[in-house]
Amino acid sequence: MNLLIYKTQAELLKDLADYIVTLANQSIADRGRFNFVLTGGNSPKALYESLATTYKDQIDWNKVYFFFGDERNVLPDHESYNGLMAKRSILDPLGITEDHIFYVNTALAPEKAAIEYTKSIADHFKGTDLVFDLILLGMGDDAHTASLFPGTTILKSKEVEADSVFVEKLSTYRISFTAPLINKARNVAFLVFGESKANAVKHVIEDQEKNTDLYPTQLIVPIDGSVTWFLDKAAAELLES
Ligand SMILES: O=C1O[C@H](COP(=O)(O)O)[C@@H](O)[C@H](O)[C@H]1O
Repeated sequence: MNLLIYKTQAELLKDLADYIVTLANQSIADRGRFNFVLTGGNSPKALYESLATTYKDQIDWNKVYFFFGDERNVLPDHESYNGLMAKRSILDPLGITEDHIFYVNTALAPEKAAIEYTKSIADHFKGTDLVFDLILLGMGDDAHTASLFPGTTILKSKEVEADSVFVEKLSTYRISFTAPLINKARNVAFLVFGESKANAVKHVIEDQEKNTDLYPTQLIVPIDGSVTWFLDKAAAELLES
C-alpha cells in the first residue's frame, strides 16, 4: 500500500493527475487502451476538470474507456447521478464519444440495471482478463467506498460483478461494483479529503483486526494490483505514523 499525504488539495490533485497520466500512457503502450473507473461523490470534480484542461494533451483520450464504480438510482439528468457530474466535468469537455463511456442505465429497475451493467463490462473485456487498469475510489465519513455501505448485503458478495444494493440509511438503492470486482484491478487509488474522513481513514488503514461490516473500505485489497491513498493532511490527521 502506498500512502501519500499532502499539505494542500492543490498539491494532491496535481500528483493524482500525474499518476493517472502515467498509468494511462503505460496501459495504452502495453495493451492499447486504458480502462478507467471513475468515482462519484463530491471529491473528484476538480480532478476531472483539471484532467480535461491542464492534462488534455497528455493522454490519447480516444484510447480511454470510462466506467463508474457506483451509481445512484436516479435518472441520468438528476444532479445526484454520478455520470452527470463526470459528463459535465470531463467527458463532454474532452469530447469522449458514447461508445467509450459505460453509464449505468438507471431507467431500469436497480437489479436489472446491475445485470445489464455487468454484462456490458463482460462484453467489453471479452477475450481478455476482466481487469480494470485503474479504479478511482472515494470514501465516505462512514467508511463506505463505491456503494459498499456499512451493514449492507453486498459486502458479503463473492461475485465479480456490479450489483444492486438497498442502503437503508439513505432509503434508496444504489448500483455498485462488488469488492471482488474492485479487487481484480491493476491499480486502485483512493482520493480522500477533509477532517470528517479522518476517523474512517484511521480505522481502514491502521486496524489490525478488520471489521468490514463497519468499515467496508477494508474489503479493498487487490489480488495482484496496487493500492495508493491520496490524502490531504486533514483526512490523515489521526494516523499514527
Ligand atoms: O467511492 C465513492 O466514495 C464516495 C464518497 O464521496 P464524497 O462525496 O465524500 O467524495 C461515494 O459516495 C461515491 O459514490 C463513491 O463512488
